[in-house]
Amino acid sequence: MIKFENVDVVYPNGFRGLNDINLEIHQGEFVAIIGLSGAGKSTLIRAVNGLVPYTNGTLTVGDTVVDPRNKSKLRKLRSKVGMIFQQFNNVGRISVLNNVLIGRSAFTPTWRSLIGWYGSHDREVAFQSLERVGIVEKSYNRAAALSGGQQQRVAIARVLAQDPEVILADEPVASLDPPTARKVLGDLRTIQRDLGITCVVNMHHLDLARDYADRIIGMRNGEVVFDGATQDATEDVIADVYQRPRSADDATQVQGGAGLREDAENATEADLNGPVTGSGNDSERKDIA
Ligand SMILES: Nc1ncnc2c1ncn2[C@@H]1O[C@H](COP(=O)(O)OP(=O)(O)OP(=O)(O)O)[C@@H](O)[C@H]1O
Repeated sequence: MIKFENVDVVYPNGFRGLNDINLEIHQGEFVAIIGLSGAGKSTLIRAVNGLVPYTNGTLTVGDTVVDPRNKSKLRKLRSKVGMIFQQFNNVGRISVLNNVLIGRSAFTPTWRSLIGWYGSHDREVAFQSLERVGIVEKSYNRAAALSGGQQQRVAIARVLAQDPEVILADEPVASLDPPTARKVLGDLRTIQRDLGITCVVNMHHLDLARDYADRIIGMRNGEVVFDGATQDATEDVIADVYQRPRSADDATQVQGGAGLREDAENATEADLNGPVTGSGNDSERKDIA
């Protein structure tokens, strides 16, 4: 589905962000990318939708070769490859519904999307997307008035409204408190399972990667140094990826009540414990014990 063949990224200043990446990510997988800051996680994810142009090798998504120089091909690719960012990228002053409708732009003539004129089918898709992430009742609220977790769900709904084959998420929960982070990852996991959408997610926190991903790709200095099933990402493997033993900072910690947002307060026990994964091992969830 997503195939990297000998892919390099050399930035304009000569820095090698990716070095000879060879990877195949299959349709419907939930893959976590882990590694120290600067390891190349964002570069890898952004290369997939052409946000960062690769400079050597071949990168394909389905039948499409990613070609960052071909703008119309890139636009077409991005309509199938949704992207979620750490800072949500919502338009704060407009409604939640209108933010999600932006995801329908690829299906709407430009002049109509510019004036926000979407048809009833588009609105229906937008409502369904909001329902899937549990915030349909917020449809007419201003996006800026929502909590961080809710704003990230708006971003997920917008991507869903695109009817994507792939969701790329660049540190999607890094700005959220741990219980909310788990709720948002739980939503992504459910979407991946129910709709068969491939999810590739950068994560700083190992425990989240272990609890939510099918597969972990470990990066160091622009290279893939581990690629395997989540249950095979042992402590030794992790120590090798990070070049040091695992520390408390690598796990998410549940903070005191004062820091919790509305989402976290409403989280059910199941949300806080995350989904049961193939690697499901309660001892791995010590961060929330
Ligand atoms: N535009 C750029 N020009 C030059 N170097 C860059 C550019 N963008 C990123 N880099 C470098 O490429 C390396 C990989 O960066 P990248 O953002 O992919 O790492 P990361 O693993 O996602 O880190 P973090 O977890 O801190 O976001 C870093 O050393 C970074 O400084």
